Amino acid sequence: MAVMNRLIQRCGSVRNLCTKSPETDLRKVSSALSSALDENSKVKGRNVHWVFLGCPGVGKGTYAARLSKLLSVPHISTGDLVRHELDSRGPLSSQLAEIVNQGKLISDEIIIDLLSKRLEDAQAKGETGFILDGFPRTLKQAEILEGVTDIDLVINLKLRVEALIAKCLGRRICSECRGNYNVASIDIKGENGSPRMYMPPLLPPSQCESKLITRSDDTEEVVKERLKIYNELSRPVEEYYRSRGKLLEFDLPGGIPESWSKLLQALNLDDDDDEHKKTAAA
Ligand SMILES: Nc1ncnc2c1ncn2[C@@H]1O[C@H](COP(=O)(O)OP(=O)(O)O)[C@@H](O)[C@H]1O
Repeated sequence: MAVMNRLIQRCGSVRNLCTKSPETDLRKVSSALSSALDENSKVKGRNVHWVFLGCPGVGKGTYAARLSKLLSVPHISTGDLVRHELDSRGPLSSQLAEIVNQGKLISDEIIIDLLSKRLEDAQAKGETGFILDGFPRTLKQAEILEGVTDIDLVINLKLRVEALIAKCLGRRICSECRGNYNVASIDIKGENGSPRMYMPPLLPPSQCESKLITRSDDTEEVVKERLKIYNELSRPVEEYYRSRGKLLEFDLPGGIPESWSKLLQALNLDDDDDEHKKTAAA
């Protein structure tokens, strides 16, 4: 209960920063987040509590999913939670669709509500630990998360902006299996000391080729808006964790095989997953 009370006090201070949201009272969703995390945090020798930060299209989901498999902890992507809500055609979906398609952020209250429900599911499945992908994305979210659990490590993935835009525009999803692919072949020559950046396409298997769709927020105009919003609202989250000594900055050196092995080195991890070894050798 101590965590809960601490959280409610914190909400008092955090609430001063926030306008009361018509959708849901921040206090309510924050206490839901607290109880959803409570059990998770108590487990002795618990699994990792990691966060992935990074601009749109940098590859948070790709590397978070691989680490989730390697470490056997749930990969929780708030972007996926939002898209699941959109697909459910629920009461929120039209309001959320409008926000997402403009490249703007969903309100903290709604995101925390979606996240709490997903964490409760994880608890019910006996999962412990988590790798958060795309949360926190504002200072308020970071403060609330800090108030309800310990974050062990924040991995901040970085990539040159021209590569980010090309990756978002090249991103494709199989409408059947939901697999993520990328048709862009990115080859940016080195300049001012930065090395050449080559990222080959990540092409789908033949059975997916005719089913590829593009995310509605992956148009050039919306991608640029998402990058602008990231710089305004999420850069401070990087500093929040940097000042707490929890931020691991990771510049992606190239495509998945090269970046995956370098990321494992940076995390002092081994990957004995043959599937990954095959792609790493590719
Ligand atoms: N933590 C969050 N806070 C607010 N909105 C979010 C959050 N996470 C995801 N979203 C919404 O979902 C959209 C897609 O998120 P995501 O798939 O993580 O995209 P990106 O590639 O921009 O990181 C975001 O543009 C935003 O509208």
